[in-house]
Amino acid sequence: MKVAEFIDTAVAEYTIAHTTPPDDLLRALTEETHRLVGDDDTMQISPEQGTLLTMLVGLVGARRAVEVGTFTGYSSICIARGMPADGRLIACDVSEEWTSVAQRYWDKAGVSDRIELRLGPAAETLRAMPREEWIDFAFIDADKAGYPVYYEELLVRLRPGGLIAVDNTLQEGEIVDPAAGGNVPGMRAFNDLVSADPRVTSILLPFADGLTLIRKN
Ligand SMILES: C[S@@+](CC[C@H](N)C(=O)[O-])C[C@H]1O[C@@H](n2cnc3c(N)ncnc32)[C@H](O)[C@@H]1O
Repeated sequence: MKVAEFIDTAVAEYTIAHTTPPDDLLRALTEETHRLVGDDDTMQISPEQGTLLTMLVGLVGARRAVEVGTFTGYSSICIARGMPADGRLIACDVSEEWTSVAQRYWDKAGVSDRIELRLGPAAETLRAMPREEWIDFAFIDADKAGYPVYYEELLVRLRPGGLIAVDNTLQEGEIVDPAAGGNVPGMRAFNDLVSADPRVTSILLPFADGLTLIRKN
């Protein structure tokens, strides 16, 4: 069980034990991902995040969604499952190897017809999309340096009332450590940008590794 270390472990485990768990298919994907990448499997979202994504997509009534950072497919399956049969998810990633696993699991989950994979740097993929307000739901979970660009390119295409969910916004709690390096200063600037943006209403949830929900006004 993966729990964020900055949240009291017993409390985190309790919340997970009282959240709808993943099904056998998602469990099998987690196991295969671990066999493939070892400890890098922490790139995969946690099961409780998956449950939340499916719920959010349904609550927004999303039929058009975009994901930035697909990896082996866990979050894309959770997003696709929240949409109706005619829903469409565009999944962006740079890795042919990892997304080939995703594609196999999309087939097993019966959601292949709802998901279109676009391989290539996500900034270019997003910029090539129609610059109209057509997206209902988006999930950002890729290279952290790209977050400000992904946010801006998605927000201009998001319909009012649409939702962007952004992962890893607490950086394992290091976000409040002024001495922290790596991705932390950039993530802090991103969080400042979002929370001061008058175009949106946002909330940074102390959940998993920090999940920010951003609704377009
Ligand atoms: C944290 S993982 C995504 C995990 C995924 N959401 C899941 O639930 O398993 C980040 C992914 O972003 C991809 N990535 C990194 N840089 C990228 C870029 N510039 N454009 C698109 N994808 C990128 C990586 O190949 C990797 O698969």
